[in-house]
Amino acid sequence: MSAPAMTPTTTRVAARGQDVTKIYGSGDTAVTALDGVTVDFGTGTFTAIMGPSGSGKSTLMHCLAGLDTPTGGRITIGDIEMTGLRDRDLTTVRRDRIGFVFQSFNLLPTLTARQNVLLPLDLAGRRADAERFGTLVDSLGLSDRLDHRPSELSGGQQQRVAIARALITGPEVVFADEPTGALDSRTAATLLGYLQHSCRELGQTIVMVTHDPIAASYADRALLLSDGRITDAIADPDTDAVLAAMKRLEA
Ligand SMILES: Nc1ncnc2c1ncn2[C@@H]1O[C@H](COP(=O)(O)OP(=O)(O)OP(=O)(O)O)[C@@H](O)[C@H]1O
Repeated sequence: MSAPAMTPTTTRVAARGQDVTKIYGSGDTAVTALDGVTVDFGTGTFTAIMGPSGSGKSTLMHCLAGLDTPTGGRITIGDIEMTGLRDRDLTTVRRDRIGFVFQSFNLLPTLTARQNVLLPLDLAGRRADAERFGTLVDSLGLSDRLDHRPSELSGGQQQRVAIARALITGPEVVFADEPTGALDSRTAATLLGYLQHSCRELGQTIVMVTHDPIAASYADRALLLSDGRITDAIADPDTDAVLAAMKRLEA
């Protein structure tokens, strides 16, 4: 059932999946991880992707972000058709158009916070816009931590560095995989509030995979996956609505 997911709140679409399938393996051992997913992510929207373990959340995110290749269907990021791109071009799209935030932060341990934030621009041979950099690190409360290495930062600070790194290129879309999974609830709330702010005030598009109904309540929309299909979509989700939808799925 793909219709409920087609509710873009803006006219522009930052990321789109059309009838996306992903089958791992073949023959008797084939696993259908995605079974014809059609979904739009409007520019400036914040979507939470939820569902039971094994329902296809990570696979969907990886296919949308060009980290995995779908078996069938089409993916577009902004105006770029990802389907059929060569590896080198996919790498460029990921570097320039997509931001990533992972549960385990994935910062480079030998680089300072400043160098980690600037890494995507360095890799692209682009110079940082000083004003954008300053505004970003200020708003994330990182200005006095920029010369520290990840091991000298708290988990919340490391994740804020990772968010700055994801946003520094002005990406079309940020994909966040359980971004608060390794953080205490207070730190998580601050980070989710920041993601929500970047979406509402700065027009950033965010797609977040999460198991946590509280985290999902910061999003504009929660999509529920079950057996590789989108089976429910909740607009302006609150924690209770998400919990109820998850219970319905388990039943
Ligand atoms: N590389 C792979 N090879 C074979 N099967 C895979 C592979 N990756 C995922 N799968 C299968 O595809 C299905 C969807 O997996 P996926 O990791 O996308 O689920 P998920 O919803 O993200 O789960 P979780 O919440 O546990 O992380 C599962 O049945 C999983 O076993």
